[in-house]
Amino acid sequence: MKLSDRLGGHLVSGHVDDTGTITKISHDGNAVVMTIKCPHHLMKYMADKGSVTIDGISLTLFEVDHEEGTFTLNLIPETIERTILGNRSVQDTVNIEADQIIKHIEHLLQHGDLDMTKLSKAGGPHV
Ligand SMILES: Cc1nc2c(=O)[nH]c(=O)nc-2n(C[C@H](O)[C@H](O)[C@H](O)CO)c1C
Repeated sequence: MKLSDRLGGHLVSGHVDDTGTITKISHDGNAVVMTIKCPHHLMKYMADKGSVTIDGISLTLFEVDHEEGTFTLNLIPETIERTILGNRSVQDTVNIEADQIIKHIEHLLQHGDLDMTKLSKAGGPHV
């Protein structure tokens, strides 16, 4: 793959941050809707329609419930057929890798020279 190629997902490092537990599996047409209980320390990285890696598979966070500490995934037939997620059951443990970009931004905010107040004044995101 070349850097100029179109990405069909997000950047995955393969480093597992922690594990979660599947709490619910239901069906919506030909999609499988899977809810995962996520460790508290990783929930801050979970954003609605953002990215997450489960068992090494690049996925979109369909819904995030910060009060419950869960997120929901919508699995398409290709993912169900071609990956291990198609064989998973309720109570199974899955590997979670949070989105690298959010973790890098957090690191820069804590240890780097990224100042959200300056960014906001320059017309960037409002804080
Ligand atoms: C970003 C993304 N999101 C989803 C998703 O929310 N649900 C899903 O089922 N599949 C997604 N995919 C595609 C999977 O990564 C892909 O189907 C598997 O890696 C198998 O090729 C991708 C790439």
